[in-house]
Amino acid sequence: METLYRLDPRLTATQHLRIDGVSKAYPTTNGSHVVLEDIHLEVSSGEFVCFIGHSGCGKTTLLNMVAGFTAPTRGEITLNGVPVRRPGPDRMMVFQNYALLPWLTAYQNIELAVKSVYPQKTRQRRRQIVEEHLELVGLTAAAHKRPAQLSGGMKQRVAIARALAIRPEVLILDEPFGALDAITKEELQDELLKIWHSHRLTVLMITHDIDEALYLADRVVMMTNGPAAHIGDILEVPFPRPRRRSQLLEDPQYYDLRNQVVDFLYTRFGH
Ligand SMILES: Nc1ncnc2c1ncn2[C@@H]1O[C@H](COP(=O)(O)OP(=O)(O)OP(=O)(O)O)[C@@H](O)[C@H]1O
Repeated sequence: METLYRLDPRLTATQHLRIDGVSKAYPTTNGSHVVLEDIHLEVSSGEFVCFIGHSGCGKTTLLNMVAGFTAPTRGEITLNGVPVRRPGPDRMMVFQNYALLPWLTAYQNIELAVKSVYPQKTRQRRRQIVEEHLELVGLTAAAHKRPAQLSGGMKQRVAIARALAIRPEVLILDEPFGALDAITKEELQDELLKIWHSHRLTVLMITHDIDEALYLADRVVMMTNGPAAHIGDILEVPFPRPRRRSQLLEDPQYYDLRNQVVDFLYTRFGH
């Protein structure tokens, strides 16, 4: 009997992050509004997963539950076997609207996060961490500027540096490049890939951009329309890394994968 319950080590290696039968309903005046129903997903350590689906299907709700901002109505989310019950420094989130404190400089925004998560670190060590991360996103020269003095791309770099300075295991990105122009978006995608590779992070990212998902992700999770949305399909993105945009665009398989996502979004689950 005992062997039945022994954990298979290969299985646990892939069960870094588990979303296990998760549903979410919000109470409304007309009763309960079921946003997500019975979501199952296992994410390996160091995997890059993109989530795509029509507006309002519940992508943010799902990743908010992974971040611990809100709890599932049913089911459970675990990180390394530990149930997620609240936000924690092992899971940091970056939002589309940057969420920087406008009265603090880039440096101070990052420092505040480091200070609140690691109050025991010395001032000198904290300064080192902040400077390291500003450098990582190429913002050393803008360290003492406030958000109003920064471009959208620079603000998003600060937000990414702030999240990374906490050294999370899982980086959660909610449409982080949605508000940026095409060139800045491509630059930040490449920076994100470099950071992901060097920090060996697990990344969960919401995007509405199919090409972005195919360039960045190991898997693209496609969500059905709400209410009661679920995972409709998962696309494996087989391209070797490091990826080159020009190479992908010459690959006929790229268009095949792209068509599969387009077909899912606009034919199978079109509005
Ligand atoms: N706190 C809340 N209370 C009630 N309903 C909510 C709450 N948060 C989200 N919802 C509803 O849940 C549904 C899913 O919202 P969510 O923001 O997760 O979707 P989304 O897929 O991320 O959308 P988008 O792509 O537009 O950002 C929507 O119908 C939304 O109105």
